[in-house]
Parts: sequence; C-alpha cells; structure tokens
Amino acid sequence: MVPKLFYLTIGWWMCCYYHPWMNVQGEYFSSTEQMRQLLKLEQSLITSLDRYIKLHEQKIEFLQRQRNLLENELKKGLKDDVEYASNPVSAFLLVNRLVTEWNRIRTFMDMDVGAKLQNNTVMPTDEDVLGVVEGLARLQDIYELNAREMASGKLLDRKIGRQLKTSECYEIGNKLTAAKNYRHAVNWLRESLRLWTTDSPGISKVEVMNALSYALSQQGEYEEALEFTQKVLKLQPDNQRALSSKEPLEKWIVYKKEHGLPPPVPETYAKNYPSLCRGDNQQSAKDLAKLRCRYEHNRTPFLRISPLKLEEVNLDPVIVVYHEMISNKEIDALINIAKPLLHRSMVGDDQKRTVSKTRTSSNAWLDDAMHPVVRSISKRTEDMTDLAMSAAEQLQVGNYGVGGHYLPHYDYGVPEDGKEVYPAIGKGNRIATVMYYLSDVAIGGATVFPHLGVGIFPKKGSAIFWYNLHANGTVDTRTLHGACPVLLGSKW
Ligand SMILES: O=C(O)CCC(=O)C(=O)O
Ligand SMILES: [Fe+2]
Repeated sequence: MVPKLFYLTIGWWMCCYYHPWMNVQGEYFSSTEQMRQLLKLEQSLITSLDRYIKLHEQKIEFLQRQRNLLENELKKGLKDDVEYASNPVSAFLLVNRLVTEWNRIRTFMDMDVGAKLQNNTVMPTDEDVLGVVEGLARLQDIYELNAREMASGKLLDRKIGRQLKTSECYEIGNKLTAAKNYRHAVNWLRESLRLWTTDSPGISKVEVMNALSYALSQQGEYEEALEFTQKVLKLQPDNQRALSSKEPLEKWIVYKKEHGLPPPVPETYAKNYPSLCRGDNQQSAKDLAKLRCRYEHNRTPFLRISPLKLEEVNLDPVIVVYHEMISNKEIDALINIAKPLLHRSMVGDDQKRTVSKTRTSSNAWLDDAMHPVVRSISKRTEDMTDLAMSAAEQLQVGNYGVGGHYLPHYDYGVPEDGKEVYPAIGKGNRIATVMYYLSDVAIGGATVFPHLGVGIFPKKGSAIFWYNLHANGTVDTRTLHGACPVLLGSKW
C-alpha cells in the first residue's frame, strides 16, 4: 500500500525573501557607491541560490522515497503477476496507483519549489557593462596602461589584483569590440591568446583568434586579421566564422594596397589634459616661485578664532587650496546624507539636462535645511570665500567610481542673448566654485586646469576655490577644468 504522503502539502518551501536595502536604481557603473551595492546584490543571489538548491534537494529526496515505496509495491506484484492482476483488491491498487499516485507524482515533479533566484534589486544592465569597459579604456588612454600589465594585476607598478585568466581577457576584449573600441579590444584579445593554454577552461583558441581577427580587421589591419583567420582554418577547416571572413579580408587587402586607408582617429582630449592627469604640472618655474602659503586670519571675526590654511596654486586667475577645511566626522555625516540620494550626474542647463559620457559620476544635492552639517559647511564656505551664500546653489555631493571622470568644462553657463543663464535658479551666473575633497583617491582623480597647466590631487579635508568670472562679470575661459578618471579608489 502506498502511503498517502502527497496529501501533506509542501508548505515549507513557500517562503519569500525581501531585502529592503537593496533597491538601487540602475546605472551602477557611475560611482563606487553604486558599484558597492552590486557586491551586496551578488551576496544575496548566492544565498537565494543556496536556498533554491536546498529545496530542490528536499524535493528529490521526497521523490526518491516515493519511488522506493512504489517499487516495493511493484515487486510484490511481479512476484506473482497473474495472481496480483486477478485479485480484485490488488487489481484496484494497481490501477489506482497508476491513475492517482502516478498523477500526483507527475504534478509534484512539475511543482515549483517556491524559490526563485531573487532579483528584487535592479540588476545591472548591458549599459553598466559598457560603462565599466569604456571606463577601463579611458584609464588605459589617460594613464598609458597596457593590457598585459593590467591583466597581470599591476597598476602603475602597484600590485592590486590577481593575474586575469584567458577567458576574462577575452570577455574584456569582446566587450570593447561591442563598444567599437577596437584599438583596446585588439590588445586584450592578444593578451587572451598569449595566456591561452590547452587547460584554459571555457574558451577555445579558435574563438579567441576569430575575435582577434575581427577586431584587427575593424582597425584596418587586414593582413594580420587574415593570418589569424588562416590559423583558425588550419585548426578547424570548416569553421564558419573564419570561412566567411576569409574572402572579404583578401579583398580588403587588395583594396588597401591600391587605395590606402585613412589613419584611425585617436581619442582626442583637451591639450595637456592626459599629462596633467598623470601628475605632470606644467606651470613655469617662474610662476611657481611666486606662489605662497599663508594663514588667513583677519578677514572675518570667525577667522580670528580659526585661521584658514591657504595655499596658492595659481595667481591669475586665482586658484587656491584651503587645507583641513572639513573634519572626518563632518565628511561621514555628509556622505551618509548624500548616499540614498545619489543618482547619475547630468550635464547641460536647466532646459536640457542629459546623461553624458563626458561626465560619469553620481551626485546628490543637499539643502541647508536637511542637516546642521550642511548649514555649517555653507557658513564655512561663506567665511572662506567672502561671498554671500544667499546666491549659491545647493551643496552638491559627487562620487566617482573607477574610470569615473568629468571631461574639461566650464562651471559658468553661456546663455543665449538676452536670456538668464540658469533660469530655474534665477541667481545669475556662477561667480565662483568651491569644491571640498571628501576623500583621498588612491591613484588618479585629479582636478586639472588644462589652459593653466595646473593639476590638483584630492586630499581628504581640503577644499579648492576659484573664480569662474572676471570681476566685471564676464566669463573667464582660462578656468576650463576637468576631473581626471579615478584609477584606483573612490572619489568623493
Ligand atoms: O571632481 C572634480 O575634480 C571636478 C568636478 C567639477 O568640475 C564639477 O563638478 O563641476
Ligand atoms: Fe566643474
């Protein structure tokens, strides 16, 4: 007799997980803070997968027990099948088993265990993958990093990670190809091929060579592309991808010989920008000799009690650094207030604000009313600049992740004739900028002024100040400035 175990409805796998803290909105790649959420997401996916596996194991165990009971019954029948089949009671049991019990088993087998892979957090998207890969290519450009060194886990002579595997280099190369960044794709695919051994899991040499051939061809390197295609065909004469690219490559080689090709367009940056990012200050020795450090102690009553440590960085236009302007405690408070408000930074004016590759960071706007620390920073900024904060915008907190940057730009706006610059704010143009560094950055992340040859590296607690406009209110184009990509660390 088969016990009616199936009647015990399987309530124990009806459960639901929910992590309220995991509800970040997309665009993870734009800051370290958002990327950090992804580690939490992965952790919860693992927990959820564990649960799913466990429930499946329980389901299998249960089915196994049922199977054994049914088999015992069957064995009894087979022992004397004629008798079993002709006995009205056992005949009933047989038919009943097949109709009822086996149906239950079938239903049970199809039953969901009630656990799904949890993704109540917004999963990162292809756009995030692209963002990270573009950030990586940008870092390679600006900091002159080659794929082989990066793959070995080194960053400018610092060991920061493990050696990458052939499949990981292949992944990066492929994503760069998808981003049409063939120059970097070629280098990563070459590295993948160099690292390839017969033990490399998950990736065949043929796949790498095909990918490399394609990226090379997109760079106009048809000859080498063809060499790889031919190597593929030697290993796999019927490889479809190689077969279909061979002929076009041969044609392109002939075309290139006859007509030549336009040179590839290199990534262009404002003059001096990459070298300033790498730390090559370009002020003349004569200009540097005029710069001073001093205490500012007599402009306001507050400064008498608490003088400010000022370092001149440039005299015309004036750029200064104030040291030790904000305490670690205040920084922690500001960051904590900003964290839940962070979203992808925009560019443009009030009329048209958009997400742009020229600025990859996250930011949040804080109002004085939100917290005493915001008010106190506003007050301090007033003491520092001698400018009234009544005409200032809210405090903006920004966070850049690895590869995050802000290409050279002006902080002032240039309105159409007769129009207000920032109508939504209605306070005229941005006279000056004050920027507090709320973190150190392990490598990179400088604020640079390409026209002036000035580069300032973030130092936690210091603040920089400059005027965007001349004293007569016209714009000062020498204030072009940008935030270099963060190479290692998180910039606040
Ligand atoms: O992060 C920096 O170093 C510069 C930021 C900046 O220029 C801006 O937010 O306007
Ligand atoms: Fe700026």
